[in-house]
Order: sequence, then C-alpha cells, then structure tokens
Amino acid sequence: MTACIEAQGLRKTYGSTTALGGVDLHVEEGRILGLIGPNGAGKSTTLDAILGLIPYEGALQVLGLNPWMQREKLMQQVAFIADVAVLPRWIRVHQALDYMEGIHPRFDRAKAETFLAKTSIPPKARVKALSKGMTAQLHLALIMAIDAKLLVLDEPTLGLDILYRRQFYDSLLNDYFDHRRTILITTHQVEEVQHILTDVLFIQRGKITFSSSMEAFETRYAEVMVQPENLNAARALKPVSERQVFGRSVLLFDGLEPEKAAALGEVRTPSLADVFVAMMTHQGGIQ
Ligand SMILES: Nc1ncnc2c1ncn2[C@@H]1O[C@H](COP(=O)(O)OP(=O)(O)OP(=O)(O)O)[C@@H](O)[C@H]1O
Repeated sequence: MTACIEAQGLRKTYGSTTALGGVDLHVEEGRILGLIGPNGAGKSTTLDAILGLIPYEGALQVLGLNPWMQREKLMQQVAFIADVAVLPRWIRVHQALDYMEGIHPRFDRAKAETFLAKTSIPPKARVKALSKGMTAQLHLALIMAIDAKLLVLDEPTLGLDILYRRQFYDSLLNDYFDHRRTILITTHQVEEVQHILTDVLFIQRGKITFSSSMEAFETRYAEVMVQPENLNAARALKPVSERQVFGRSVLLFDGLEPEKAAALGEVRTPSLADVFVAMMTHQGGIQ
C-alpha cells in the first residue's frame, strides 16, 4: 500500500518552544486518522507542516511530495478546512461556487449543488446572512466537491451545535469518504469522531505518545469496576489508571485477558475519550 503521509523525525521550534519534537507518521491511503491531543500539543503545527504552510526539520512526504518545496502541486490534490470557516462575508453562495469553479481544476460544481440542495441554504444568500452551522455546511459543500486525495480537517466543527456536528461527520462519511481518499482530523471532541476513525494517534508535548488502528483499540482496553475485595489483586495487574465512581474503584487496563478482567468485577469497553483522559492524566500530559 502507498503511504499518503510519511514523516520521520519531524521537528518544529518557535524560538525556545518545541512545537514538534520528532514526530514519525505513516498514514496509508484510504484511512481516516484522528490526531488527538491537549491544547498546545502540536496538532495544528503537524497539519501546517503537512499542508506546506511552515518550514520544518526532518523528513516529510505527503502524496509523494515535499510539502514545503512542492506546495502548489500538492494543493491540487489536497483540500483543507480550518477551525473557523474563512469564507468572505460579502460573497453570495452561488458566487462562492463560481469562484471555486474558476480556481480549482478538480472542483465539481454539480456535486456541490447537489449537496447544497439538501440544506436550507439559499443560493442567493450572502455568507454574512448564514448561521454558523450553515456557513460550515457551505464550506463543506465546497470542499466535498473537490476531488482531493487528502482532506485535512483542523477542528472542523468548532462553534457548531451537536446537531450540525453530527450532520457534518455523517456527510463526511456518507457523501465524501470512498475508501480511496485519506482524511486527517484534529479535534477536541473525541467522542464524536470515534465512530468514523480507522486509526488514532495521541500527541502530547510535540511527540506521538500512542498510535493504534481503531480495530486494535477496541479489543485492547478494558475498564473494570472492581469489587472491593479484588482491589489489591487488580492493582497488582498494573492498570493504566484508577478513578473513583460512586465510591467504587474503576481501573483501566491495557491488554488484560477478558477472563481475568471479568474475574475482578464489572467490565466495559472504554471509549477513546476515556483512554485519552486516562493517559493524559496518568502521564501528566495536561499542559
Ligand atoms: N506561530 C507560532 N509562534 C510561536 N509559537 C507557536 C506558533 N504556533 C504554535 N506555537 C506553539 O507551538 C506549540 C504547539 O502549538 P499547536 O498550535 O500546534 O498546538 P495544538 O495542539 O494545535 O493546540 P490547540 O489544541 O490549543 O489548538 C504551542 O506551545 C504553541 O504555543
């Protein structure tokens, strides 16, 4: 399989701040990768390097190209949504389509129109008259109509309510993703992306601290509400974390055999958010 993104020892410093301290990445085509990390961990810097927006040290190839040296060529195959929709407020919806048609060789106007027809966005409305959610939908319609090999999303649903956030990810999965494209997402709303990801990376203080396919993730962790009499035995099995819920101890285990977990108490499969929080707190990762 061809790698869509390949990085070795990616580093970026801003004065005395190390934003990226040697990041290795290997992302194959057709994956939906979540890059998850606390504030200031280096997520946006990683995306900026991948998009060729900043110079960096180390080796980085995106779609076989060097993003900093070959940005123009790369941008013909990449689409990007930044945290806040950056569409000009004066532009009308149909003018935004005209504009995209004019500048982007891979923009399919009919596709954007089909997508917009499913929303309540009036084609003649100006961006400034649209709600935040509608603006995000318009942005998504413009992006989804680009036949890109890589879609990069940096906190794409920031400021949107839960209904729009759901709709955004559902559209992405149902109307856009085709198992050939690669999607890279950073977000703090871990719970909401878990179901669409194929792979996950945790980034902490400029380093990748965890990397897994979602398939492996789902069988790897167990959270056990331990019976009080089993607590010492459970702690001896080296849990990733321990927390109290309604006066009971809940321990998170990595790689514990299902029978052993079941013998300790009530078992459930933790969410990505549970494991993320456990790892960040356990490793002192909240910055
Ligand atoms: N242009 C810049 N100048 C100086 N420092 C920067 C710049 N961009 C990022 N940094 C620093 O690099 C580190 C990583 O920042 P980055 O924006 O990549 O984090 P992030 O994980 O995207 O955070 P958030 O979730 O808060 O958006 C932070 O310490 C940040 O202050």
